[in-house]
Amino acid sequence: MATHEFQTEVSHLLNLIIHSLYSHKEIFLRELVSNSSDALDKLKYLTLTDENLKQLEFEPRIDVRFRDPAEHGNDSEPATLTVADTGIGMNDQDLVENLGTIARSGTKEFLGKLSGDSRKDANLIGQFGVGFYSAFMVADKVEVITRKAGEDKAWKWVSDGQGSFEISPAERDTQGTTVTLFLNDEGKEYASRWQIEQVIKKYSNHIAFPIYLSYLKKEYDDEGKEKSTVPATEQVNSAAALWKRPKNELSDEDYAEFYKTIGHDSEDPLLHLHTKAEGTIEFTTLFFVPKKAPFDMYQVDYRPGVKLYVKRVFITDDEKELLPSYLRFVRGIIDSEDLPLNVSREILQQNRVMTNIRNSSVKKILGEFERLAKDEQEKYLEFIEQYNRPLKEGLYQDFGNRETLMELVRFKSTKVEGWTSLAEYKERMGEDQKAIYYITGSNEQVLRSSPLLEAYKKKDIEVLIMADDIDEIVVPSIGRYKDVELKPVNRADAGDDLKDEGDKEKAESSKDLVEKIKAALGERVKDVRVSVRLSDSPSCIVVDDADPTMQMQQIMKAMGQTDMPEVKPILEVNPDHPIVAKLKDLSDEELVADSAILLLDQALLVEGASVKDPVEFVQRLNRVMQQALK
Ligand SMILES: Nc1ncnc2c1ncn2[C@@H]1O[C@H](COP(=O)(O)OP(=O)(O)OP(=O)(O)O)[C@@H](O)[C@H]1O
Repeated sequence: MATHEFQTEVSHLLNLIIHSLYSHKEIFLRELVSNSSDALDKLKYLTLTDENLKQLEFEPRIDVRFRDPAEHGNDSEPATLTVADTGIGMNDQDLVENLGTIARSGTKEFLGKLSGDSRKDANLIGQFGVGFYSAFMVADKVEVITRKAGEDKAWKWVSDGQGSFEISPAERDTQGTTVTLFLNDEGKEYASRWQIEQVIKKYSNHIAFPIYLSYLKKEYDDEGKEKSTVPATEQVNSAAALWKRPKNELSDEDYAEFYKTIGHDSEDPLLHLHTKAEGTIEFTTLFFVPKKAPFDMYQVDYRPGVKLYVKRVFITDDEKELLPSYLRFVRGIIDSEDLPLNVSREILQQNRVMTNIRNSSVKKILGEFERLAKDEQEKYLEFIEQYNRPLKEGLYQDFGNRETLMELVRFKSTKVEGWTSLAEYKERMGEDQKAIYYITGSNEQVLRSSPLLEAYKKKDIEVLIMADDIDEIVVPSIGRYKDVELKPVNRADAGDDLKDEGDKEKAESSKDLVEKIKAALGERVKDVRVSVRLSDSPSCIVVDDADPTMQMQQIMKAMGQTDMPEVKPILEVNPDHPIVAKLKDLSDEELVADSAILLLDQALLVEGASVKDPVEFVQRLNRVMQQALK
């Protein structure tokens, strides 16, 4: 017998499960049954594809048994509940890896996010998926006896969930796994036929393999008195792959419960989409969108959410290419009638059938989002709050569906509360307006008060506020929406659209002033210009049309690109502003220089950039203040 310690994360998780999920404790049975179903799926696949296992006698089934001490008139023994399957099984090494650690990436970060507030944590942890370890909510001790398909030895794993587990050799006639829970006070109610039946019907009715429940059937005599008990076994689920059943036979609850077993989520999904394609290529898809974005959505090694089946045989749930990566939040099933069973990853990626399924699935999913946006606006906003960003990734990745995606993404705006679409913006555009204007940056509030927006506000032109870091990359790549150009307001040439007659004169009469400021700033700027976009602020900075914006530079730096040449800004000044106007006739060269540099520094600061040398900045500010306070 060997004793092993649980990985620290497991101990942490066990603690949390026990303390925050107790109000949903019945889910332990769903988790165990779904593990058995996965194990049967895996073995079924191998018996069709692996030469060594083709001969195996395999009757896929899940058996649930219980022992209620009261029924046996012996209260001293604990109540137990057993879930056994004829699936793939585990050897000793598998046991250590699967039931002693959490292999999922991002587990540490995930655990770090937990707040200690058990209600909030229950939600989070539901999303993470509690799996096997949930058994410890209802059991003081869990025993697993298992034998791996194709191997002779069987193994026993035992733990009380308190930090360690033991593994020793055991006996088991056939391959598969038997999990026995020694129920605690919280769990003893589950040693009951009715309880088990109810929980299985609720959560696992659709499991594609038969689930049998064994119990002691009471027999009665002619007078209705209990005569004796006989052991009985009954199938308790319908055992039909849910996605193969006609839509009109399924209720929202059926879909929701199914989603919870495959989606690693404790909440109902935001929407489901069940379709069947018949024709040259036949396949069924059942997709779900979780209410909350999956916690690992922004991790490189996120867990894909779509399972591939071929003729109801499970093939893989680890294939990231089933849907494009921007739809990685979608959960569900693809079941194809036309793919070969022994389809490998390489084949999948180049397979014409798979490409066809993928393309048509994406169209269906996006079509459903369009429908939601039109018919169920409130729900669509809920969706946008979670998934606007991945949709924007789609704009960049999925050229073929760009038009649709452009209708789906939403932006904040200077004109409306909440979110707006590009179509709505276009609708609101004035007749003379030449482009769809937008401002990018990292903070919505900072952007809303940017001096760059002053002239647009004055002229009543709407500007889209884009504070997602991805906007900086995605939006310029789109270029236009229908026939209208998308223009960033922080580009030098965006100001041209705002020019009117008076501006030419203004530029002419401010020539000397501009030269004066330019001389004072020297190498700090690329150019100094008279601004047409300012009304209340004295200055702002813009970038040359060919240069990366300041946000872009920050993104590139964050991505490790440190050898970028320095990009100098263009300073725009507002000659109507009293400070700038005063500079015109000022002859104190030092004060002109200080003021010019302060105009640049403040423009950088409001853009969210930092001044290069804070000490110098403060000294300069103090010199100017001294002059003002004289
Ligand atoms: N009945 C079983 N037969 C074979 N392997 C099993 C069985 N139960 C659990 N396992 C193995 O143990 C692993 C861990 O199970 P656990 O339920 O904790 O996580 P999971 O099923 O991978 O994911 P989740 O926690 O999201 O359900 C499984 O991935 C599987 O490899």
